[in-house]
Amino acid sequence: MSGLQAHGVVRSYGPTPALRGVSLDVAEGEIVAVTGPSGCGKSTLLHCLAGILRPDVGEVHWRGERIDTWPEAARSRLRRTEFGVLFQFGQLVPELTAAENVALPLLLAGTGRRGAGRAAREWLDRLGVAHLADVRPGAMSGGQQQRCATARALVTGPRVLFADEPTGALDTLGGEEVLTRLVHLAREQGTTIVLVTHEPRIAAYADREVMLRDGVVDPTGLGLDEPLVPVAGPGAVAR
Ligand SMILES: Nc1ncnc2c1ncn2[C@@H]1O[C@H](COP(=O)(O)OP(=O)(O)OP(=O)(O)O)[C@@H](O)[C@H]1O
Repeated sequence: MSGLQAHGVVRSYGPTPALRGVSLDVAEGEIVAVTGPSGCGKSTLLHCLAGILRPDVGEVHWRGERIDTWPEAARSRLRRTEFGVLFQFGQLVPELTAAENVALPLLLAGTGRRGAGRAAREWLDRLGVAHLADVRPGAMSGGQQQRCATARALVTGPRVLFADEPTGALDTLGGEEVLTRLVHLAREQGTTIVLVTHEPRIAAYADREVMLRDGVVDPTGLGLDEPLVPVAGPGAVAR
């Protein structure tokens, strides 16, 4: 089966269990929100799916290939090509302008300087911040920085975007503006999104919500507010 899957993923930090057997299928082009109370394992699941962390037990598959056993170099290459990541604080390089920040992943992937610069400006334009191309992050608002970070996450045309509380540092209006553009662009390009959030308003942008509780998929889906689609029984594949 294509898409992204976790099978029985278990992950601890020393004695602290974070995931206690999570299975999840994400279809290509789908936008899935992973929700649940603080500490329930959302970020750990996202990191395992993105190949940043390795599960202690269980498997992660992308397009039919098991990726959790790949060496770090191969998983990191996957994150530079088919996967993109976007965090709460955009983590732009402060010394670089917006255009330079957005061009960076392309330059690292071997694109020529001129082509990378052109693509960076196009993506800044799509995110509504073309006018900030020559500005450094320190002179931008949080929302502007997050738009630039979103452009940087999408410029390589990732098949999957992993977003961890991408609007968590923004006010409601700013957050929704960034998210509306992100979801629109993802749909346009058929990009899959795995979106970690604890805010029901943000989760409502997804096609489906998967709720975690204490390191497992909450079978009731009632951990927070009403879920969009309740998930199946314990240990079942959340789909
Ligand atoms: N680097 C770490 N070292 C030790 N324990 C950790 C580490 N990262 C996470 N944990 C623990 O693992 C559990 C799951 O954490 P995780 O960050 O995945 O949850 P979360 O649902 O994303 O939380 P939040 O919504 O607060 O960001 C928590 O008990 C947390 O304290």
